[in-house]
Amino acid sequence: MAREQLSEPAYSWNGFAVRQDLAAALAGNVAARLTKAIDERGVGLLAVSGGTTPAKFFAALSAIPIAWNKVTVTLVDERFVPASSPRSNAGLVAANLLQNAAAAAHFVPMYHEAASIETAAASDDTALKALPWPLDVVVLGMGSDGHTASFFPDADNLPALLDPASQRIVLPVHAPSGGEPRLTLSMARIIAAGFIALHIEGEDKRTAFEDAMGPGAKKPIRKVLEAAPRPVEVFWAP
Ligand SMILES: O=C(O)[C@H](O)[C@@H](O)[C@H](O)[C@H](O)COP(=O)(O)O
Repeated sequence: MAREQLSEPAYSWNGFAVRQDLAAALAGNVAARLTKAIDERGVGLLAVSGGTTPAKFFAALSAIPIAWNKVTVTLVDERFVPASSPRSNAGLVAANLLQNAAAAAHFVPMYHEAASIETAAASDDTALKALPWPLDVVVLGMGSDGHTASFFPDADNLPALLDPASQRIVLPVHAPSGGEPRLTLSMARIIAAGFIALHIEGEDKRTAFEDAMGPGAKKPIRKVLEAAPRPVEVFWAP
């Protein structure tokens, strides 16, 4: 039966007793995938999420000595704030990932001053076309409401964000639950990644993930896992 008919979310669960062990393992996986990409196509393209979860993972990855000068790092999504804001994912990445060996990576941000979030998304869409797609690695987070990237359940354009056939790279998001307006990669770009990791921590996130995999209304994280052409690697620690 064709996968879309199955619409079963395919994932592998990687559970760890402590968060530092998760950080080291996820960093090792990502570094290996980027090195494989560099060996195969001369470059590596990585997109990472922001929020409060990734800092330990970023620190572990930053210290791994791969050919970072051949790696481009961008964001899965961004709040519509300057890098100087404490809410900025670009600021989080600069302070935690683009350090040590990884300081040699090329970073492509999403936020820039613009008349509107729509204008910013359109110019990002044009600018990011120049990146060496597809993503080799994408690291997603998840909120307890089942959002991932900026695919918030109350986003006003959620169908467009989750359109697997979208030609857009970056889309604007207005979602009351998301706080500031957001810029996000489209699901189409995310699921085309060679390696898709979902990094979640805490019992509440595990419960939220298990609920999202169960019956009932499909939350964004489930729609991403169902649309992905390969199993998503879930990394979890209490
Ligand atoms: O900009 C963001 O907030 C992220 O990209 C978002 O998708 C994040 O991964 C989840 O909201 C989980 O956030 P926490 O790690 O803070 O729980």
